[in-house]
Formats: sequence, C-alpha cells, structure tokens
Amino acid sequence: MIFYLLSSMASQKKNLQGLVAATITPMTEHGEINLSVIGQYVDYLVGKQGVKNIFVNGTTGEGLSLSISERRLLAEEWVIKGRNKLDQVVIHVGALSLKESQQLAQHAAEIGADGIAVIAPFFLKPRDKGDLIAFLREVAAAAPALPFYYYHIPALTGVKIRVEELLDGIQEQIPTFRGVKFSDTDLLDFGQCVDQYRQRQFAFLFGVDEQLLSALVMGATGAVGSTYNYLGQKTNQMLEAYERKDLSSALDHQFCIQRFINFVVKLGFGVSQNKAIMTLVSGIPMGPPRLPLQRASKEFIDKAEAKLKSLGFLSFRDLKDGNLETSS
Ligand SMILES: CC(=O)N[C@H](C=O)[C@@H](O)[C@H](O)[C@H](O)CO
Ligand SMILES: CC(=O)C(=O)O
Repeated sequence: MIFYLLSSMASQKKNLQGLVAATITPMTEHGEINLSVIGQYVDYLVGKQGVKNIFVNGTTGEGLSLSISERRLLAEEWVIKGRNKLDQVVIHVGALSLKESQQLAQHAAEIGADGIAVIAPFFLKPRDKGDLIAFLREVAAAAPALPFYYYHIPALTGVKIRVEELLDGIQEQIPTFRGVKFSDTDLLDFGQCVDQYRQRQFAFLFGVDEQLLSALVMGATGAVGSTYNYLGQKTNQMLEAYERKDLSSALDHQFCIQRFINFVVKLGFGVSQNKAIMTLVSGIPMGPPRLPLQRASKEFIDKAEAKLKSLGFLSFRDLKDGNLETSS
C-alpha cells in the first residue's frame, strides 16, 4: 500500500520532457563554487535558450569532483533560483559511496527537487545487472517520493551493462523508476529500450547532443546535454521542425549543431572547454574547472569564438559583456 502511495506521489508531476541543460558549476577564480551567478544563469537558460529543465551536479557540473557539502549547497541554490521559473530540477546524486549517495538523495527530497539521477559506481564496479540494481535500489529508497532516473554513461563509468537488460523488471525493484538518461551512441540499445518499455511511460532522455535527431527518430522523449546551455535555442528549433514533420529543416539544424561540435571536438572538447564556451556565449563568468581539469587554452577560446560567430551562435549583442576567460 505504502509502495503505491509513494510511487503515485512520484508521478504527480508531468513527465520530464524536452531539453534539459546539464548545468555547469560556476567557480570563482580561486576555484570555489560561485553560487552568486546561479540566479542569472537560470534567467539566461529560460530567457535566451528556451530551456526549462536542468540536470545539476552531473558530468558537466563536475559533480564527482565536488565535496558532498558543495553538492548540497549547489542543489539548494538551483532549486531556490529555479522556483516558478524552471519546470524541473533533477539532481544527480551518484557517488562511489552508497551512504553519500543516499544522503544526497534524501537532501534532494528535502529541498524540493523534482527528481534524482544516479550513475553506476565506477571504482569498485557492479559486475552485472543484479549488483547495479541492488545499488540503485538502495539510493532510490532514500528518496521514496522522488522520480528516479538511471544515468547511463559507459564511456566514463566503464560500466557497460546494456540499458535494455537493466530495464527488464526494474519497476518491481525500484518503484520510483521513471526513466533513463542515455549518454551513449548505441542506438540499438536505446531503440530497444523505447520499443520494449514505452508503454510504461518512462522518460527516454538522450545524451549525445550531436546525434539527437537520430535518437528522436528512435523515440527519445527528451534530451539532457551540456551544449543545451548555449545551443538550446538552436536545438529547440530542431525539435520544433521534427515535431511538425519537417525533417529536412530538422536535419539542417542538426548539421549546423554538428559543425560546431565537430569543430571543437577536433580541438579537444570536454568539461573545461564547455565552461569556456558558456562564458563566451552567455557573458556569465563560469570560472575555471577544478583539478584535474585545466582551463581551456586561449587558442581554443579564440577559435571557438570565431566558429560560433560564423555559424551565427554568437551575435555582436551577446558579446557586449565580454567576460572572456584567458589561460593563465
Ligand atoms: C561525455 C559528456 O559530457 N556527454 C554530455 C552528456 O552526457 C554531452 O552533452 C556531450 O557533452 C555533447 O554531446 C558533446 O559531445
Ligand atoms: C551531459 C550530462 O548530462 C551531464 O553533464 O551529466
């Protein structure tokens, strides 16, 4: 009985859908988290990018490089500043320690987040589906009223258990399970998740921004990604074109996004570079990344800026604040 009550509570809010920006964690020049720009950041996402959902403390947010107390402070600030502005705030609570993950899950519930997500523990790893489900179940149980999402990112965790296999029977083990954030290029696995489990109304959130159109064709119900911080508007145009079945425009938008991502990938693209690009495009200072990551180079920033301009992602007006970061 309690089970049904709790899982129906978890489904009150409408499904997570559309674009979800994986938030960057702003830092000061001294490498401390910088909560002071989060209000501005929310307004920027909603007003300039048309993005109304966020995924906090994930890969892009350097979540695993932060202390537990920093993660709590950030989660709280995002929830507070997002109130009445954002549709949903999902907090990534994955950690190597089950205890820490549970504490973060409970905290997310206390502050009124809309959902939690968890990656597979990646140092001492689950050997198989059973191990992974057992871990995820214990985390989810610490926040029994919150929608729970599994965050699949095998290239970073090294845990390659197929999601299609994981979803088989998952709601019996994890009653709050609501979907998956799928950050991998295996469209066979992704497609089979949709094919076999869509009647359960799960959220199938794709996480490879440069390939989103292919995932939409496979049935993605939304997308979580780093580039929606600054290419959200363009990606929304692609979603709208797809929605009205104008595949040729949707493809033009996807190719335009690919031209940018392909360009930066060739220069070396990661969390640091993403931080620098967001500073450039939004004018909000994201600051440096935390070690072991190093700041993006001046050369990278200059080249990315020229490319953004040539593709029309950066207008003269956007540059007026010019918070350009340089390498030290
Ligand atoms: C590894 C990684 O950070 N993946 C992000 C989300 O999962 C994506 O948003 C990528 O940053 C993006 O697709 C560019 O490759
Ligand atoms: C991209 C993404 O979802 C993350 O940064 O966690």
